[in-house]
This record gives sequence, C-alpha cells and structure tokens, in this order.
Amino acid sequence: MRKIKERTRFGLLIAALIFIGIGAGILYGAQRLIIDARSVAHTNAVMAALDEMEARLRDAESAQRGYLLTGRVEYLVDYHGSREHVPALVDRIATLVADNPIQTRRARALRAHTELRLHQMANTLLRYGSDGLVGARASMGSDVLQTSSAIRRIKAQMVSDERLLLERRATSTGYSANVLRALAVLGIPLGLTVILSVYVLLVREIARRSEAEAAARDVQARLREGNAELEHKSADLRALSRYGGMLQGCVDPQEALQLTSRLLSTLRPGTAGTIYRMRNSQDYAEAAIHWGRHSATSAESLLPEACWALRRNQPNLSPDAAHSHCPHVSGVQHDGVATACVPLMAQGAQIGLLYLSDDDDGFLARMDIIEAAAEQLSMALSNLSLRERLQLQSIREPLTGLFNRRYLEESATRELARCARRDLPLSLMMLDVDHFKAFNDVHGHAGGDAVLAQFGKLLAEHSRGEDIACRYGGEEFTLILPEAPPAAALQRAEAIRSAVEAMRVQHMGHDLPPVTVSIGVASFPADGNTPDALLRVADAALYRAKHNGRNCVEPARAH
Ligand SMILES: Nc1nc2c(ncn2[C@@H]2O[C@H](COP(=O)(O)OP(=O)(O)OP(=O)(O)O)[C@@H](O)[C@H]2O)c(=O)[nH]1
Repeated sequence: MRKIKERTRFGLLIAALIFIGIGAGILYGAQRLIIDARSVAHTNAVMAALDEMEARLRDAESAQRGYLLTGRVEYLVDYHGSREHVPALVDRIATLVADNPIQTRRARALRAHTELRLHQMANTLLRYGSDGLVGARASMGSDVLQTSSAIRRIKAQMVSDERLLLERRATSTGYSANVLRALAVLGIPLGLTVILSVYVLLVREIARRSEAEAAARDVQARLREGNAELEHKSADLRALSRYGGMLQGCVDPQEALQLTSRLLSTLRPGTAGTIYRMRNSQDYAEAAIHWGRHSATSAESLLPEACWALRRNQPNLSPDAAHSHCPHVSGVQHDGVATACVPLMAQGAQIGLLYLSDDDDGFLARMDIIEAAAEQLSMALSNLSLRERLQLQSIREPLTGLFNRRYLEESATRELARCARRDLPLSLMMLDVDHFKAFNDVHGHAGGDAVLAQFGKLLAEHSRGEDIACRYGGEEFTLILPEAPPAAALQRAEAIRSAVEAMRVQHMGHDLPPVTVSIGVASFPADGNTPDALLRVADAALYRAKHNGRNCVEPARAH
C-alpha cells in the first residue's frame, strides 16, 4: 500500500519534471526564435538601408549627369531630391549597426566617403555654373572615382558581414526549431508514458482495492452466515439439552415419544416424522407416533429388511424420495421430496426407527441435531423399557404371568378403599388346584408347572379389565373382582371352575389328565371390610369346598 503511494508520487514527480523541462525548453526555443527573427529583420533593415543609400547616390549622380549634358532643370530637381535622402540613410545605417563595432567603424567611413562624394557633386555643379561643361568635366577628376569605389567597397563589406550574420542566425533558428521538435517528439511521449504508467498503477491499485473490498464483503457475509448458523446451532443445542433433561423425567416410552415429536416438530417445523418401535421379538417395527404431514408416506409396520438404515445400522438420507431405495417409503407426492431414516440403537440392539420427510431437502444438511436427539431417545426408550420390564417383573409372577402376592396385597387395599368410597361391592375368590401333590407325584414337578402355567392363562382370560388375578402361593390363586356383588362373583367362580375342568394341558408331547379346582368366595361389605378379613373368609370357604368333595364353588357362610 505504502509502496504504491510512493511509486505514484515518484511517477507524478517525474511527469511534472518532464513537463516543466518541456515548458522550459519551449520557452528557451521560442525566445531564441524571437531573437533570431529580430536579428534577421535587423540585418535585412541594414541591407535595405545600404541598398537604398547606394541607389539614392546613384540616382543623384545620373540626374546630375543628365543636367550637365542637357541643362534641363528637371534633372536638377531629381538630383536634389535624391541627394537630400543620402545623409539620413547614412545616419540610419549608423544607428542600425551601433551594436556592432566593426560595422560601426565602416558606417563612419561610409559617412565620410558619402559626405565627400556629395561635396564633389556640389562642387561639379558649381563649376558647371561658372565654367560650363568644360569646368564641370575638369572637376570630375580621379578623386571622384576613388570616392565612389570606396563607397561601393565599404557597402560591399557591410553587406557581406550582414549576410554572414544572416547565415549564423539561420543556423541558430534551425537549432532552435530542432530543439522544439525534439522536445515535442521525445518529451511529450515520455511525459505521457510516465503519466500513463502512473494511471495504470492507479487503475491497478483501484482494482486491487475493489477486489480487497469485495473479498472483505465476502468474508463479512460468510461471517454473518457463520454467526447465524452458530446461533441456530446453539438454539438447537439448548433445545436438545432441555429435551435430554425432560427425557430423564419421562415415566414411560409413550411419553418419551411424545416429547420427541414435540421437539422435532419445533426444531424442523416443515418436516413430518414417524417413530417406529421394534417389537421385542425384533421381527418387525411398528409406527408408535406421527407428526406433521408426510410428503412421502411410510408403511405403518415394516420388516427390518425394508429399511436400508435398519439393514446397515446407519442413517439413510435421500434428497429425492423417488430414489430412496427403502421399500417402506411410498406415496411420494412430487419430485424433490427428501427423506431420512435414522435407526434407533441402544447397546448394539435395534429398538426402533426415526423416519422424516420434507418437501425441502434443507433439513438433510442439519441432521446432526436430529441424530443427537435420536441417540438420546434410543437411550431413554431402552431405559424406560427396562424399567417397565423390571416393574413388571417385580409385580408379576414368572410361571403364570399373573400378579404376585405383594401386588395382590397393595391392589386389594387400594381397590377396596375405592369401592368403599363409591359405596360399591367387591368380591374375592380363593382358588386351589385339587390333589395337586398327587398330580406332581405322578407327572413330575415340570408337569405340575405346565398345569399351573395353563391355569394362570385361563384365569387371566376369565378376568375383566379391572379384575386382578394373582398367584397367592404354590397352587393357590386369588381373583379380586372390584364392583362385583356376591351373586355375580359366584357365577364367575362357577364359570372358571367348569373351564378348568374342561382345560387340557400338553406336556412333553403328551396330554396330561384334566385337573379340577376348588373355589371359595367372599364379598365386601358382607364378609369383611379389610383385605385380610375377606381373604380369611374366602380361605375358609375354600376349605369347605375341599371338604365338600373339591371341584366346587363355596360362598362365604354369611350368605
Ligand atoms: N409343580 C409345582 N408344584 C407345586 C408348586 N407349588 C406348590 N406345589 C405343590 O403343590 C402341592 C400342594 O399339595 P397340598 O397342599 O398337600 O394339597 P393337595 O395335594 O393339592 O391336596 P388338596 O389341596 O387337599 O386337594 C405340594 O406337593 C407342592 O409341592 C409349584 O410351583 N409347582
């Protein structure tokens, strides 16, 4: 930058010096031309005065001769007319050559000789007047010839000197003209070249500056874009971190899915989504939640093979859904629909799939935040499923899948309180498989287990939504029937009894013999108003059923 400034200054200085030089040269040349022209005019004036002086003298001589020969007065008038100019012309010549000492000397000699000659002529006329033509002739002796030739000689010398001066001035004028021509031919192009160089330098500098300004503008624009992107990212990250915190607080997988759908529909408003959950059997995935309107629909359930993301355990992004390669994607509404499949993985196992579609493929460039959310969701779903499983394990009994005794006690208390509050009845059955010890003895413990498992299933099938079927212990079971009066409970007990009688169990490829069940029934409020009291009454009824021959239903004694 500084270099350019210095170069420009230097160039302009050189150009200025060149033009000052040219100006000075032109002034000098012109001055010389003027001086030379003046000198030439001066020389010409000298020569003209000499010629005129000589001519006047000659005219006076010829007029005098004419007068002497003819005696006519006109010649005498001419003679006087010519001779009276001669002294003034000699004065003029002396004045003109006053600057030249040699010519001044000659002018003095010229003055002396012309005066002498004029005097000789006056003398001849005087003699003519007194002695006639003879006297006049006698006055024109050799001295007259000498004076005339001296005048001619001096005049010739003066003219020769003036011619010499004229030649010198012509040479000087030629030199001055050459100087001016050289200045014009060399100086002006040189000056123009320097100015042109400075101009080119400046133009380049301006171009460089505008390039630099454009580059700076470009950098600024990119910086602004980067900032906007950064702000976007940081907003995304804030939302993601809030989402992560909220995921921790979810109580079940469905809540986590709803939270995710809310997050993704906020982060990418135009993008529709579906989250699939893989069944425990891992054989297919089912849509669990949707948001937005898909521009390319996806099947409600899909095999892992139907999705390249699930096949490769990697996100599968497609800017054009028509070429997505995923068979589960269909119903593409128009060209340019973008889709993304992101597998949900936890501890190396596939637990689901996140599917997104949008008319605009812009979201594909910012998948990092979506993939991070998918990862957090995977972990949360895995933890929540595990929690669910553990919870089930803690309240379920593994052989029959029915609730365990701890759960029975909790739920019996809760349900009894609820029915009491609403003034509704509640019934309770105690069920015990008949002669089970003997059955075990004959068919083995595994055979007995098969019967208990099948019995558990049957009991679950005969339960309504609000009923609670539990394994009380060993081959003893309990069924709580909220809001059921004694008569309805007895009816239900009878139905179960007869279903058990009809139940067939296969074990190790063989049919086991049928079993029967004895059932004791107690009801709130008639038989007690605490779970323990009702259980005791039902147990007593069961005891009676055993006593009465088994395979029967026994109501509480109070009925
Ligand atoms: N296979 C199997 N047997 C069990 C299980 N729990 C308890 N039992 C058996 O169930 C039998 C219960 O026998 P008991 O209480 O004497 O009564 P019972 O033979 O059923 O005779 P009644 O109840 O009077 O008809 C015992 O032999 C226990 O070992 C179990 O989980 N699996």
